[in-house]
Amino acid sequence: MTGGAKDVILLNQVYTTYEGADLPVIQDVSLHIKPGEFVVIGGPNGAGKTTLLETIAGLLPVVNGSVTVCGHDVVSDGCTARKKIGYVIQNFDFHPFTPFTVEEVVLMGRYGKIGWLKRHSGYDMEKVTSAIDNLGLTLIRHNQIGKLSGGQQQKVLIAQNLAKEPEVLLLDEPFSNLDMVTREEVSNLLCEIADGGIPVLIVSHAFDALPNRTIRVLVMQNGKIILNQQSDPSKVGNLVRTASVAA
Ligand SMILES: Nc1ncnc2c1ncn2[C@@H]1O[C@H](COP(=O)(O)OP(=O)(O)OP(=O)(O)O)[C@@H](O)[C@H]1O
Repeated sequence: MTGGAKDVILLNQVYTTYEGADLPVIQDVSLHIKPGEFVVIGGPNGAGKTTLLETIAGLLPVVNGSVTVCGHDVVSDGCTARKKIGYVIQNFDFHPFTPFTVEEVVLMGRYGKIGWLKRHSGYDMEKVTSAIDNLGLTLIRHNQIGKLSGGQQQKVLIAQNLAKEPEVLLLDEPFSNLDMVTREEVSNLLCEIADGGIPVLIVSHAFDALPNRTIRVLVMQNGKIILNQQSDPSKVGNLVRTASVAA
């Protein structure tokens, strides 16, 4: 979207693997993502979509190639890179007696900025409150996380990553547990974030929940990107289906 802007996410012929796996799951993936891009990663189950997000988040061994986020290599400079990345995971399961409130879990998003032993500031709490309000969690702010529904917990994790003030936002199936109204609200929120210049990458099968703006579509198959193009949101589902069937 921004002509000569620098790539915020840069993957160069990347292969990544899981501990103990025989072959790399991600194979020969190159990718350039600029500020403000809204990226949807689609493709069949097992294609490597989550693995690609984990690769960008610096959570997997890079066997070959390089992954850079905001100019920081996620392997050699992983600590710095990860502070700039918000990552909302797909599978989470809070035990009913997890001893943290919504507010405390969202505040954890600030830990990288305030450091573990320092006290949080008024600014940190402003960011926490704003994220809580934006996700419609105000009334359950002091509730225990483990006693919330799956959809409410998902919103708390999104709020935690917004409070982090990331420079890159990755979300794995962000709409999967959400009702129709909340889907639209979260979709609009993600659109605003991307419009503000932060690239947003989502893995999703819910193509009807996409915001009304230009989308970059990545389709994955067997650990490779088999389609990478810009699209109108209404055409994303068809593009993913067609590319997956043709592969
Ligand atoms: N922890 C792991 N250890 C070893 N292999 C794994 C691990 N997690 C995933 N895989 C393998 O990596 C491949 C890609 O998995 P991944 O979860 O990235 O797929 P996906 O496209 O996100 O699928 P889905 O749409 O079902 O969520 C699969 O073959 C899977 O079996």
